[in-house]
Amino acid sequence: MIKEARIVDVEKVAVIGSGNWGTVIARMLGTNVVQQKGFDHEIKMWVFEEMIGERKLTDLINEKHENIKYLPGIRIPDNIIAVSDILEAAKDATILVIVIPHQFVRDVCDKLKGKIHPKAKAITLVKGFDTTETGIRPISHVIKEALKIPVCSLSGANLANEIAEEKFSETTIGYKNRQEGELFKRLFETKYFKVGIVDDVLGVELCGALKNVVAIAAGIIDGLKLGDNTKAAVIRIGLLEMKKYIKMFYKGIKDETFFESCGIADVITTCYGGRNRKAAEAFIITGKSFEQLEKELLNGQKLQGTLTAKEIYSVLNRKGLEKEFPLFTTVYRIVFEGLDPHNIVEDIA
Ligand SMILES: NC(=O)c1ccc[n+]([C@@H]2O[C@H](COP(=O)([O-])OP(=O)(O)OC[C@H]3O[C@@H](n4cnc5c(N)ncnc54)[C@H](O)[C@@H]3O)[C@@H](O)[C@H]2O)c1
Ligand SMILES: O=P(O)(O)OC[C@H](O)CO
Repeated sequence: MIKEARIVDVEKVAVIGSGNWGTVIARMLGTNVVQQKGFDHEIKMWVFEEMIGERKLTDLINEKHENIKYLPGIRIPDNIIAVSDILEAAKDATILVIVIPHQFVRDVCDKLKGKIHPKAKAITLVKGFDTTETGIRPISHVIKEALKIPVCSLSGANLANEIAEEKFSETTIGYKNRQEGELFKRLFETKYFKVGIVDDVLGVELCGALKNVVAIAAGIIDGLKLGDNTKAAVIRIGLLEMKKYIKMFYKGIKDETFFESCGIADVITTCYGGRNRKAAEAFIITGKSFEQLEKELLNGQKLQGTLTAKEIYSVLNRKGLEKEFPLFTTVYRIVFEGLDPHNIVEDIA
């Protein structure tokens, strides 16, 4: 059991991930560590290496101070150093900011196992679950078990591109140890990114995972041109199913968490402006597969909602709970079993 906060005099941050959100986060933290006391000024950002034409993405980021693939047109501070070797990125870091698509977390943790700073602590910004042969696990549990360190969570109504343009938003940090929650608030908060902290690591992260299924439902509604009232119904019912699922399977979840940015606010923003919504709308309009649409619409960015819908459905199906979660079940059936999308209204009404 990890109890004491692992605060050190000077915290060194590593950002593990450099996609759309990962790059925006690195940009914000790069500015904050210079302005706040108690942080080393250099941040390493781990990049899953890829070639852009003849050049490595890592070299391009360090040369141009811009991630031209995942966040084009936005300057990243000079103190963000892109690194393709994950052990080099994490070496000496006392704070690991984990911000990668959920399907890659276990592999990344396996690589870091036994190779991190003894005082390291982590915060997960990942929205999704880990899948094993026996079921699904929260990402914070995967990190904690693999690395034996305390893990906080951050999730909220946070469309990365809007935050890159410094438009105001709120977010929520879930902590177990308040000192760590306060440390992370200091690290992440800016004038345009307001952080609320709650004593509920799992509630915060699981809202972020499940809202992606509701976003797929919202995209289906948009694709069918059913209008805003129907979408509002999907948002309301989706939030209730999120709450019911989380409270049914996890202990100690606080009701108030669902009214923080990570709850209601994220469901709303994701159902209007997110990638999952956009892909689901295109799925209805074009009839193309989600794999195809991910490639065509997202330029390397990853959808999280379809995988999560499948993972959640496998739990509901195993436990005979489909009827208690009509929205989650219908989303799965439309996406994976070819159910007529119009059933979405019939099934939740
Ligand atoms: N983009 C947003 O607006 C946003 C906002 C909040 C939370 N999130 C969440 O943050 C997490 C990360 O999303 P993102 O937007 O930064 O990423 P992204 O979807 O923009 O990019 C995908 C990333 O995955 C990397 N990748 C590809 N194959 C990989 C592999 N085998 N191993 C490791 N990495 C690999 C790519 O290099 C790229 O950096 C997700 O869980 C997402 O739901 C995203
Ligand atoms: O673009 P999406 O659908 O992955 O959603 C992005 C964020 O999670 C919204 O808060």
